[in-house]
Amino acid sequence: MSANAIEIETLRKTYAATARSEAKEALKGIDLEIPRGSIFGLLGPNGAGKSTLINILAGLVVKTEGAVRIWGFDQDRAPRQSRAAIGVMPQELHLDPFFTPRASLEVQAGLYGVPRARRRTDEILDLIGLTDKADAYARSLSGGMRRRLLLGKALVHTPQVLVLDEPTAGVDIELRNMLWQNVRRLNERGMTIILTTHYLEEAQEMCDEIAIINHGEVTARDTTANLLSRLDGKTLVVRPEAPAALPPLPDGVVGEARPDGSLVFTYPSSRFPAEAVLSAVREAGISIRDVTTEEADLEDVFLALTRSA
Ligand SMILES: Nc1ncnc2c1ncn2[C@@H]1O[C@H](COP(=O)(O)OP(=O)(O)OP(=O)(O)O)[C@@H](O)[C@H]1O
Repeated sequence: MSANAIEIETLRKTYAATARSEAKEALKGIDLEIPRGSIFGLLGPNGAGKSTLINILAGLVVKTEGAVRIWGFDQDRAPRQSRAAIGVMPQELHLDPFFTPRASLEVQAGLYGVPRARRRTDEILDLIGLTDKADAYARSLSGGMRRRLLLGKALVHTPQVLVLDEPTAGVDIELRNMLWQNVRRLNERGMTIILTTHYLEEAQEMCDEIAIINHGEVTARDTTANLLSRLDGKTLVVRPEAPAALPPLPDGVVGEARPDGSLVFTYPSSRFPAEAVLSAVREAGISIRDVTTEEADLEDVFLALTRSA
């Protein structure tokens, strides 16, 4: 049996042209293996193809070409088993307003053919913290509760793989922490987790491995630690008291004098402490009025990784 939860081979998706839009190649031949037991991050800018990929995994979008195996089951040859192996928490908060959380979970379990005796409705309500609200109409639930209910719905058939599409977009810290706690707990029990996120910090905190998708292609795929070490650059912006030229710099530090008079230094933080850069500035007789740092954000990650890929 394969050690991978998901195996994707030369996966392509072209959305057909419509009267209003041209055909769009959203996935351009993706190869990706996601190991069993991991928390795996799919990162990418808007329109990169993440939702298309997830929707194909979930069986909601039909692929144009390629192969997808979920928990060893080929989507084309074993559609029922591959669908049963995956649960998806969608981005949109679509819920029937007249269903209670209990009813939503029961109906979902019914859709997946889970026999009554094997349903875990109470256990799931407890896990998502909705036991108190089990019998309230969905329309009376807060945004955070709805999101938790969507997580619960993804779990009714006890899938081996759980996919979370932008689970924390627009949620408050408390809910975010609760979601992550749940996700960690599920992962500790053996569930493989795949999540998409725009937040690099979140991916860094949660994911063992990450794939970066850009323009329908995987531009990088590595452990989180390895990816971050590729992004070792720090930027320090120094504003001198009086106009100053760039000082001599240690090898590995790149300086730039900006038109606004600030001096900008980029350096690998694993090799230099900020102090080494500041000393070089001071030794050149430049007095410093103000120092700020510019952190790399996801945009920089994409740029750096697409350049190095
Ligand atoms: N149903 C569709 N019909 C036509 N084009 C589509 C359809 N769905 C997505 N696309 C296009 O395919 C490309 C990939 O979209 P996708 O939604 O997969 O990206 P994404 O990475 O999930 O972005 P986001 O984070 O904004 O959801 C985009 O150019 C998008 O406009």
